[in-house]
Amino acid sequence: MTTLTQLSTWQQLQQQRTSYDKFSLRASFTADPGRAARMSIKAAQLKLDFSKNLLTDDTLTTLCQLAREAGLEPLRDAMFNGEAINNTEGRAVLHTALRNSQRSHIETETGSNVVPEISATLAKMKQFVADVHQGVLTGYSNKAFTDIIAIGIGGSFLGPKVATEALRPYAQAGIKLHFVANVDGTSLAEKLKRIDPETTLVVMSSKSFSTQETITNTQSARDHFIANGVPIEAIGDHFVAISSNVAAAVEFGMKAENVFPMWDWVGGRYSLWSAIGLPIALAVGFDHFEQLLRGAEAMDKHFCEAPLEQNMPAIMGLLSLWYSNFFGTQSQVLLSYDHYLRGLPAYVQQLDMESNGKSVDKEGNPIEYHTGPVIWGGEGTNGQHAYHQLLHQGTGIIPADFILPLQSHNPIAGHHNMLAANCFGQTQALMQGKTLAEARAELAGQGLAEEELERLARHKVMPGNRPSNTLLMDKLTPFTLGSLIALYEHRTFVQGALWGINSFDQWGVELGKALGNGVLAEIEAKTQPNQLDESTNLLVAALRQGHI
Ligand SMILES: O=P(O)(O)OC[C@H]1O[C@](O)(CO)[C@@H](O)[C@@H]1O
Repeated sequence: MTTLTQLSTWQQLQQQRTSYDKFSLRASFTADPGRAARMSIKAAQLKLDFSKNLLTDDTLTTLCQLAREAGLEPLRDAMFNGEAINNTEGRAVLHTALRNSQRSHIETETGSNVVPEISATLAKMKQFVADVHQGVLTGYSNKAFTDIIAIGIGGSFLGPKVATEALRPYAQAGIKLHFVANVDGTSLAEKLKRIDPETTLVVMSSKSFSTQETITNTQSARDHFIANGVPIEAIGDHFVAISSNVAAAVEFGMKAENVFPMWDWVGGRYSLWSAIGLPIALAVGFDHFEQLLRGAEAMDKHFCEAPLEQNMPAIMGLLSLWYSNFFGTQSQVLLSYDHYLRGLPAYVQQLDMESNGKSVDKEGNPIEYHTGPVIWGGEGTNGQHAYHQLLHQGTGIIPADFILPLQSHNPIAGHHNMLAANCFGQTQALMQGKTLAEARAELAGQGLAEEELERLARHKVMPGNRPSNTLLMDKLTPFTLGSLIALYEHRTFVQGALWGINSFDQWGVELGKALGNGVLAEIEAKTQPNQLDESTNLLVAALRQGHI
C-alpha cells in the first residue's frame, strides 16, 4: 500500500516547500491584485478568505491533487453513505444523517435505515420542547419550568453549551440554562445555589450512560432535589435523559417516554445535531434548532458537491496539513471576533484533538508525520492584549482563523466597526509584518537618536508571512452557526482522511479513566494501600490526611 509520504504529489509539495523560504505574502498581494478575490469561497452563508496563507496557485492545485490521490472524495462519500469507516469500533459515522432533510433512506453497515428513527426523535424533541415552553410538562407542583440544568461532559456538553451561548439572542423567554460537566462538586453546587428544584428540569446527556462525572453529578442533583422538596416519586418529572442506553436511564429513575435515544453511529463530539442538542432546543426553541440543522446541511452539501479547489472544508483541512507537515507547525489558533462565539475554540479543540490526536494509521501502523495540531484560542480583541504577541513575533508559525459576523446583534454605536477593524488589522499585521527599514523609519520619525534607534529597531521588526484565514458571515444566526460548526467537523475529517487515521475513535482517553478508578479505590481505602507508584501513593496519602 502506498503511504501518504510516498505519493508523488507529497514529493512535489516537498519540492515546492523549498521555494517558500523566499515567499513573501506582502509581495504576492502587490504583484497579484486578484489574489484575495480568487482565494475566497462563499458557501452555506459563510465566506472564507484564505488569501493570507503561504500558498501559491500551484501549491493549491498540488494540495488538491494530493487529496485526490489520497482518496479523500471516496472516503467522504463512504461516510455520508453509512459505511463503517470507524474501523476500530466497526461503526458507521452518520452525524450528517441527523441533519439530512433530503434523503429518506440512509443505511448503516448493518443494513438498517436510520432516517425513520432520526425523524421520530426530532418529532419527539419538538413536542417535548413545546410542552416545556407552554407549561404542559411541569414539575411536581404543576409550576412551569424556569431553569434547566444540563448535565453531561465532552461531546455531551460542549456542543450544547457553545451553541446555547452562541444563540443567546434567540433565547426563549423565561428559561435559563445551566451546564454542569466537571465532577468537581463546586461546579454542581454553584448551579444548585441558583435554582429552585420545584421549577427546574434536569437534562442528563450521556451516550454511554456510564461516564463517571455525569452519573455522579446526576445522582447528586437528584439527592439535592429530594432533600429540597421534590417527592421521590416525582423525580421522573424533573429528570430526563439522552442516551443510547435507555434501560440504564430508566433504571436510574427516568420515565421511559422521557429518554431520548442516541446511536452508536454518532460520535460524542459530533452529536449536538442529535437529541444531545435537546438543551439547545429548550434554550432557543425547536424552530431555531432546526435552522441550526439546515445550516449544517448546507455545509454538508457544499462539502459533497464543490470541487476541491472551491471546497471550504477541503481547503481548510489541506492548509492545516500543509502547515503541520511541511512547515512543522504544532498548533492552530481560533480567534472569535464575536462575544457570542467565545466558546467556539474550546468546542473545536475537542472536535479536532480528540479526533486527530493519533499516532497510528487505520491499520495500526506507526505514522511518520505530525498529525493533530494543538487547537487553542479565544475571543477577540482580548487575545490581542495577551497571546497575539506570540503570533506576531514568536519563533514559530501559528496559523490563525479569524471569525467575524459582519453585523452585530448589539450594534452599540462604534463598537462593531472597532471590533472589525481590530480583526482585519490583525490579519494584515500578521501578513505584512514590519521590516527593519520600516522599524528604523518609524523610530526616526519619533526623533530617536541614531544609537537608541539602532538599539530598538530589531525589537520592532515583525517577520510577517504569518498565515491566517478570515471567516465571515452576515450575522451569527442558528443557520450560520450550524454551517460554521459543520465546516470545522469536515475540516477535521479532511485532515484525518489525508493522514490515514481513524478520526472517530478515542482510545487514548480510556487508560486515564481506568487508572482513575484504581486511584479512587485506593482513596476510598477499598484496596490494599500503597499499590500504586511511589509518587501516586504519596499523593493519595496526602489527600487522605487532608494536608500537605
Ligand atoms: O456521552 P458520554 O458517553 O457520557 O461520553 C462523554 C464523553 O466522553 C468521551 O467518550 C471521552 O472523553 C467523549 O468522546 C464523550 O463525548
